[in-house]
Amino acid sequence: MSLKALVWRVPSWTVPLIAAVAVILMPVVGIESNVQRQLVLICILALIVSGLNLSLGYAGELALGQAAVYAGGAYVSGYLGAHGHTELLVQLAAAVGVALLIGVVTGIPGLRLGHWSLAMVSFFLVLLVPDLLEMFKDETGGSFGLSGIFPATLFGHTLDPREYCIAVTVVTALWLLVLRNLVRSRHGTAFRVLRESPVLASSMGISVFRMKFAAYAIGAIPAGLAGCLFANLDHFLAPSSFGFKLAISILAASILGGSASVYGAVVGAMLLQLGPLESTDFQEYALVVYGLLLLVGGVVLAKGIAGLLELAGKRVERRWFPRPRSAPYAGDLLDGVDGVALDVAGVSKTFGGLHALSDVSLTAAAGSITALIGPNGSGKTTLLNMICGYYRLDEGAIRLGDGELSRVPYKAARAGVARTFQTPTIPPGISVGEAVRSGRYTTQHASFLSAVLRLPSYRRARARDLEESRRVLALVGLADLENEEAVSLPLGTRRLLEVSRALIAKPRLLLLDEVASGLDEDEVDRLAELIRRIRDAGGTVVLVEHNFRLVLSLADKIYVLARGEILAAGSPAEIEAHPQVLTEYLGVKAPEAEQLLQAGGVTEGGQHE
Ligand SMILES: Nc1ncnc2c1ncn2[C@@H]1O[C@H](COP(=O)(O)OP(=O)(O)OP(=O)(O)O)[C@@H](O)[C@H]1O
Repeated sequence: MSLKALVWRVPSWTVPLIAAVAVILMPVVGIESNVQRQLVLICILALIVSGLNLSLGYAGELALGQAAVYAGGAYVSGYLGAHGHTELLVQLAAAVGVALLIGVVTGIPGLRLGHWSLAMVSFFLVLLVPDLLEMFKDETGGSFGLSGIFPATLFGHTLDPREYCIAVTVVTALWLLVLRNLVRSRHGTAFRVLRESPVLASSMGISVFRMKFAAYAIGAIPAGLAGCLFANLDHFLAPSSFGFKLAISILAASILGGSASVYGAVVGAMLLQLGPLESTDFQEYALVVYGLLLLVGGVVLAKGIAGLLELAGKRVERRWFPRPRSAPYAGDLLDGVDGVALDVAGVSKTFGGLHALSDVSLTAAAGSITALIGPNGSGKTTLLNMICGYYRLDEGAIRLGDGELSRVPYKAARAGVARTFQTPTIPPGISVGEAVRSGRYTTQHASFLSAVLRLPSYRRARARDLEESRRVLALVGLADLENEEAVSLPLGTRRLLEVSRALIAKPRLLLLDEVASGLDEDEVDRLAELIRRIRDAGGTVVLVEHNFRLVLSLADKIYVLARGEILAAGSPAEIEAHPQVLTEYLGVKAPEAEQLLQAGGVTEGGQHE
């Protein structure tokens, strides 16, 4: 076997495992006590930053409350330690409990209110820490700090500083393993989808609130662990350790290290802990420097240092170790394309005083292509959004098959509605295969725990994801691009990728929103062929399109919208010969329309000859 093939047989966790063992061995073989202390502090900071990375870097929610959760974990452990409950495992469990409690209590209102609320709620939480500690000064020591914390024990054995350092590195390594398994699973891709676009996430059946809440609550866990480990380091806790400066330094470490990366948390923590900022000369300027680091990091190092390392790694991979391609898919490419009828009955929608849709009715039969055309602003996208559940109905009803479609977007998606977007929406940092597989996220359940522990239920879902992505990529003709970075593909390929992401969910209704715009002639032909195959296999396709020639060649039935009303409906031949369509939609003056109809000429894009 060649070296290149051998490289891909080595499990991807080998390198981090070797690094973790090396770090854990450092205190085992013996290092100076000040180096031990630095190592513990790096681990503690890396833990806190890793939590922020999950909520900010992966799920896209700025939550600044890690410092407060850290304080919660520290004071609970410190209180236990000062009252003789020194068992480290018990303290860690208590700290995780408190972290989750704080995560839940602040996460629910913060996320429910939306927009910047979580950032604000979590920020105020940090400002509240000194007051809360003062309020409970009998337990926390208030502004004097909490002293008298007994050294931690493990199964009754009191840990000396060297053993404690080993314990801290083991806890950190285990947590980073948990996080790695989570973000490298289908849940990690779903978090990235959410970060890229909540609208996209809900169109794939993902509950935006639940997913963001999960990221925030899980992200609180390592901050709680870090608090516990910190409380047992100096056996003393002072409120000044948990203030605004810490919150900013966590953010700076996350941005600099790379927020969309597990290892970025370690890199960021090392930079901040070992850099000159921790020296006493720099302490008074630390806040200013952290602020500058945030600005510079945000602008120059968009993906942080871990992002740069990843880029270099990918270059080496592409140049020297190209990933072997999967075997061609041998099964039925159109498996599961079973559409059901869509029935839109008397739907109206106003935005303020604007009638975007007035009493619109249409049906789309299974095994047919139904096109929706109309001038800009006529209400096409609004109608698609109504079907997907993004807007409430002012009047009317929308049914899919036998049931009324939910007005909650992720529920409508789970009922079988899949769509593409006018501008392809694809998260950065994932491959074509991962982007396509994200479309199956809610069609097969595998819990967070099963992903973290790589349980059989997770492995089954993963195997099925891989199989299905090979199927749809072969169907749309992108099988060779499975391992390419999705976001950097040309527009035409990204559009096909969106179609495959919609198809992998085995939709009962496929909505294609201006899927041909920006494509060259060859790409349009390939796309048309694909849409026909989906229709012929029994799919229900609704096509919103400006390319009139494509619509005429593809559609079984065409609806023309103008100013929010159905202007005409019929077969392509009927629509092509409809004088009002020519005048309203194609902008032809009435006398010319008569001549044009007699000459029989309409060209692509709705221009008349
Ligand atoms: N969320 C919204 N709030 C207010 N007005 C809206 C909203 N969405 C759409 N509209 C308005 O409703 C009308 C229909 O818009 P819509 O985007 O559905 O048209 P369209 O036919 O899809 O146009 P295009 O072909 O340019 O995409 C427009 O006047 C638009 O400004």
